[in-house]
Amino acid sequence: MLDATRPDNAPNDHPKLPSPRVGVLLANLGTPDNTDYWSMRRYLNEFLSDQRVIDYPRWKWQPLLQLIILTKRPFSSGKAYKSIWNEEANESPLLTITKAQTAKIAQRMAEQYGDSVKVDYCMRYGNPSTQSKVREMVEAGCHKILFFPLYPQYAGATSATANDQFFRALMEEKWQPTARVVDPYFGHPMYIEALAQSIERAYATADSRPDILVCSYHGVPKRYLMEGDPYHCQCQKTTRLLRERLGWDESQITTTFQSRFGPEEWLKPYTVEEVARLAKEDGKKHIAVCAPAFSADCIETLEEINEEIKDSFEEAGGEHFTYIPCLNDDDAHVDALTQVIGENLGGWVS
Ligand SMILES: C=CC1=C(C)c2cc3[nH]c(cc4nc(cc5[nH]c(cc1n2)c(C)c5CCC(=O)O)C(CCC(=O)O)=C4C)c(C)c3C=C
Ligand SMILES: [Fe+2]
Ligand SMILES: [Fe+2]
Repeated sequence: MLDATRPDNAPNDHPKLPSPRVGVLLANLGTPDNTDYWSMRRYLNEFLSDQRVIDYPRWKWQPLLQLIILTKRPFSSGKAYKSIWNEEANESPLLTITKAQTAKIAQRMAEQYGDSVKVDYCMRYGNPSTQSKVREMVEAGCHKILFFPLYPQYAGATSATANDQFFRALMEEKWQPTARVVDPYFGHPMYIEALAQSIERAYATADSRPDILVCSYHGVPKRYLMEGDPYHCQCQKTTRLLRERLGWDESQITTTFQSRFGPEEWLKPYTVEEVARLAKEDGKKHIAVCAPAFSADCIETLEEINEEIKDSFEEAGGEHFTYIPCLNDDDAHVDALTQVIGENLGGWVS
């Protein structure tokens, strides 16, 4: 609170107030603090206890989660995280990339608006928590906060639960800031353009042209779609917009869903099965895979796609697997996110 002052005519014991600013709070899913059993267990417990993610009644789900899943999964997930861990910074790639995205967006915003806008990031699960970052923003004088869940497509299990956590944090504030949340941005031309450019770049440098591009989205239980979650439709639409921008026909690109968890049916086709089918039945020798639902590379892309799904393709006779990284802190992605922020700040900044 370096620039804090007392309001005019205020008595000496009146609290000092920082000059008013606008906060832009980017939010991603979250990640464990480390790969050991207890770090993994804490993270998975918070994540998998969220009823927006797994909506079974608590009395049924919690015993299963606490007594069975959380005794085993922290070991297997910890091992998977260890294989992709950023050892130098001692943090997960998702955290490293989120920091880089935030720094670049903050720089763009500073160039445009000086220090009247404060940009920061938070996580839905783990650290830094949404509540701690809302607190910091309020202390820094942010009377208005734009909350931006970094998921291009809306899902109850991602965007909605991030928003829930943001609103919960606002409940704690004496002087509650005015709040806005950013809409899903899967249809934004600059996001589609950034995706298209990343694919064109990968195709231009590949040894041979891939036979097909697999757009692999994180899955959700099929029941969520039947109960009204628009995620499936927004994923299908993302692939269509990307195909139209690339000028391709439908045989060159396909939509799949990954990361199935538990016994229920999830959105289909499952990536791990579809890449094997493409190799075996359709004779595709070279496939490219991208992950448009992820704004940053993470365990689900670096480990699941680039190891497990790649193995499934190769075991089925596929020869060449090209993984196209997420948009991460690519300039075109940062341009798109900055544009989306600018469009949502209307009337708040000049
Ligand atoms: C169990 C149900 C899950 C649902 C539903 C789900 C939806 C969902 N998740 C993402 C994005 C990410 N998920 C990530 C990891 C992850 N996801 C689940 C489970 C569900 N996700 C688990 C158990 C895990 C942890 C990893 C593991 O133990 O296997 C991540 C990566 C986080 C990281 O630190 O790298 C992201 C990102 C979306 C977009 C989504 C639905 C639309
Ligand atoms: Fe997930
Ligand atoms: Fe749909």
